[in-house]
Amino acid sequence: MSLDVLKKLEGPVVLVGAGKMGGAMLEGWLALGLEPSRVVVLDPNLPAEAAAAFTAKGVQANPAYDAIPPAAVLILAVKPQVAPAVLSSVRGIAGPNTVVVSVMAGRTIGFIQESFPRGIAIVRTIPNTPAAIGQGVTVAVANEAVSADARAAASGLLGAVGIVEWVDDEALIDAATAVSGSGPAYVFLLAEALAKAGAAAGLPADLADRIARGTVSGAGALLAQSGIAPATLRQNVTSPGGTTAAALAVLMDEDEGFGPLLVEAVDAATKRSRELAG
Ligand SMILES: NC(=O)c1ccc[n+]([C@@H]2O[C@H](COP(=O)([O-])OP(=O)(O)OC[C@H]3O[C@@H](n4cnc5c(N)ncnc54)[C@H](O)[C@@H]3O)[C@@H](O)[C@H]2O)c1
Ligand code: PRO
Repeated sequence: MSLDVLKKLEGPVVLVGAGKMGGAMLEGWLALGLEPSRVVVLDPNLPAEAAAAFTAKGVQANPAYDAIPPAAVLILAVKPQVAPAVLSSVRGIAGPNTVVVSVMAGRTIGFIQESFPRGIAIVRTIPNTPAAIGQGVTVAVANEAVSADARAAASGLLGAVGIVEWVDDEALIDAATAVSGSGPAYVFLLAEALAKAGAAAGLPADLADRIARGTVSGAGALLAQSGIAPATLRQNVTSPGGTTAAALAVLMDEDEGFGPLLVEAVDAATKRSRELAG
């Protein structure tokens, strides 16, 4: 994915909140060749070493708000809980042609719109942390003010750190948050739980950790690289009457297995996303 489309837009790319998610995306953009001098990072909690590292690269870290020209793209990557205060403090960085890109869970286009002039272009997205290694998944929705160029600029930025799926219905973002936004945590939990189960079955704990981690990452890489459906990959591991079949009889139990448990988990996360709308 190229960031060339940003050349059509005037002004800096301003990242508000350089924590785990914003920082991961910024890493991807700089790696893809986004001109550092075009980037402004605003984060009052930026550690001094991080601020110095940005400055050394040519990125502007925490300049005075009134010294920042109207942004080409204004990325909102703060926690949804602090959004009301933060949005009111950064509203002046948006000009009539700014594209506002939010990665905040829960916060709706309607909520974001309240802090900015009417008619501003807003893209609400939900990315995930594998963006840090260019393997993120982002689901995005645009308001009616987003032009083709603005959408391409947002696609370029989001696509720099993984795949982007656009949806037309904003209501889908809550469930997408529960699946791909939070999803990496479920996979990491699987690695943790598998290691614990291995230790409970008698393996030394450090060996159980290493083989569980390798198994989860290897299976993920096979899924990504083979293009084969997950069900087929699962069947390829499962010999009739063998060990996997014995384990899957537990995990695929219709009432208490992984399936109904994940439905419950995704439902809880979807509801929480709706609550975070404020
Ligand atoms: N972490 C994830 O997996 C993930 C995935 C999808 C979406 N998100 C969303 O990304 C957003 C950030 O989450 P995170 O996990 O990166 O959290 P985080 O706490 O790591 O990052 C938030 C950053 O915002 C900064 N901040 C606080 N007040 C600020 C202000 N006034 N101005 C500028 N920056 C300020 C904090 O210092 C911090 O660095 C959240 O809205 C979350 O819903 C996170
Ligand atoms: N992390 C954020 C949360 O837990 C949003 C998705 C992943 O709320």
